[in-house]
Amino acid sequence: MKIAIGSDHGGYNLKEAIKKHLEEKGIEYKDFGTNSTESVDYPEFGEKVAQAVKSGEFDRGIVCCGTGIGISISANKVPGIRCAVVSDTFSAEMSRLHNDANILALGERVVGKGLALKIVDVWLEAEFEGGRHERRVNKIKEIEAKYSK
Ligand SMILES: O=C[C@H](O)[C@H](O)[C@H](O)COP(=O)(O)O
Repeated sequence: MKIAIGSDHGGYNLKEAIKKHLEEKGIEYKDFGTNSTESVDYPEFGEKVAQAVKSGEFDRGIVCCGTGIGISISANKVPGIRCAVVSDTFSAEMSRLHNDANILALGERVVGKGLALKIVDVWLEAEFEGGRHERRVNKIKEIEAKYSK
């Protein structure tokens, strides 16, 4: 599995911790920045990771900002992206099982490092269940197509 990862300054330290965690697990990733805690604008990095996932070069994405909210909103503007902001392991699993989320957003100012890494593990392992959930995800895609004209 190849992961695209990115953050703003508010999520930089969590991004670095997640990178180390992925390395320890032998999971391939590419870091789309930012590269320090110097103040930047999260939409730039949300879009970069979303584009990388949409292109098909990466299987999934992980984005971090202060709350996870701004960068997830940004990523979700890219057609085909289903980015879920998650602060607990149950939601992390369900975002995959039911929503087929292809990007995970985390808030460094919201969750501690230990919980964040557990969320990453759960999210990476869970697979979309399909079935009735596929019908609903297809309806999300229809909404997207309707407003992309
Ligand atoms: O949703 C937005 C994120 O939480 C940002 O990381 C946050 O707004 C950045 O705030 P500041 O510029 O005060 O560090």
